[in-house]
Order: sequence, then structure tokens, then C-alpha cells
Amino acid sequence: MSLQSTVIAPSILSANFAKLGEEVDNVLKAGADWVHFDVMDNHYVPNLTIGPLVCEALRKHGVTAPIDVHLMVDPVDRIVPDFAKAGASTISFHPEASLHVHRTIQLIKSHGCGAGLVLNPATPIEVLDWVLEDLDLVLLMSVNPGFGGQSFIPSALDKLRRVRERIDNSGRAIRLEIDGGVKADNIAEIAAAGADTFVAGSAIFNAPGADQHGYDEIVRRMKDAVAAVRK
Ligand SMILES: O=C(CO)[C@@H](O)[C@H](O)COP(=O)(O)O
Repeated sequence: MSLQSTVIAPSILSANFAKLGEEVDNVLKAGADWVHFDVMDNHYVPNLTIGPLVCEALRKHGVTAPIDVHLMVDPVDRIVPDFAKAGASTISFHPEASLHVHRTIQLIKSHGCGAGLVLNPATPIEVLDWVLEDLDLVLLMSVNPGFGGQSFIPSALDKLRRVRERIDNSGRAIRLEIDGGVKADNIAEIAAAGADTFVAGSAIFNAPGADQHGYDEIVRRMKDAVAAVRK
């Protein structure tokens, strides 16, 4: 496997929004690598969350880590420039939310951001045909998008293996990201299946004891589990 460096990307969907800046500072201090930023529009998914203003506010607050924007928004193109301006590092979207997937990828890249394509649990991997080489990231959903705190769908492991093979065959440095139900006790098998970038929301922000002792222990457990597989 030609894996990229390990990235732990806490999903701020499970953070305390009343003190978001502090929450983000604390997970990054604990060793998290990216900030995963879930954007939901109450149309493509049945939930409503945050937009470019919040992304910009995190940058103004002083967050310098990559902000990994996951757009669960339909249509997607018109919001891309706003997120790029607000400080997004990567922007990922669902093919179902774009009439012209190749064009949306080019739009994201033309604004200086990394481009990612997100596959829902039932989206066939053939959607990667003809565009894989243009992508910086493939994000596999291991839950149906819309909410944090759901259970990992086991068929995502086989899908990870298949997409890993395609990425390796492409010879390109494309990240393989997994999102949904990722915990300290299943992250090792997820890593073994080929993921290098791990989104975790409830497992980090709702970790037992995290309110008193911070996020260091849960982030370290996740990193150690992945490192043990990659040795
Ligand atoms: O995009 C989504 C849900 O649509 C995810 O990023 C979740 O927020 C992950 O939450 P957990 O399953 O880790 O609690």
C-alpha cells in the first residue's frame, strides 16, 4: 500500500458549538492533524449545520491547521468559492450533488483548495472512473451522512480495500479518508483496510473523561492503534 501520512481529523459536528474556538484549539493541542468541517443543508441531508462564516471565524481565531470541508450540500458549485475564501484547505463533495463532477473538481482546484469526492455507503466506486487522477482525496462514508454518533457500516472495509487498490494503481498521492463510526477500538482494522485519513466526531468530543482531562488520551490511542498497523 502506498499510504499517505496518518491524519486524525476530529469532526467538529460533535464539538460544543458554544465554545468552538476553544474546542478546536484543544483537539489540535492534543495532536489532531486536521479540523473536519461538516456542512449540511437540510436538503441533501436532513440536518443543518455551519457555513463559510464559521470557517472564517476559526481562521480569525488563529486556527492554522488544515480545515477539511465536507459539503453535504446540493447544489454544490455556488458555495465552493465562499469556502475557499473563508480558509478551507480541502473541499469534498458528493457526486449526487453535482451535475458535472469533473467541472466541480476543477472549480475547487481553481480556487486553490484540494479536491475530494465523497462516496456514500451505497455509492458505487465506479464513480471514481475518469476523475480519480484529478482528486487529492477520496472520502468514503461509513455511515449515511447527516448525523454524528452512528455505527460504522462493516461493508465500508471491503470498499476501502477496493479504493485503496485503485489509488495505489494510479501512482498518485491521493488520500483515502474514512468518516463515520470511527472509534479507538475499530480504527486499527480500518487502517489495515487502507485508510490513511480518519474522521472521528463523537469518539473524540464525547470521549469519557475528555471534559476534565482533555482530548490527549483519545487522540493518542487512535494514533497508536494506526501506528501499530502501519509498522
Ligand atoms: O459527515 C459526518 C456525518 O454526516 C461525520 O463527519 C460525522 O460527524 C462523524 O461522526 P461520528 O460518526 O464520528 O460520531
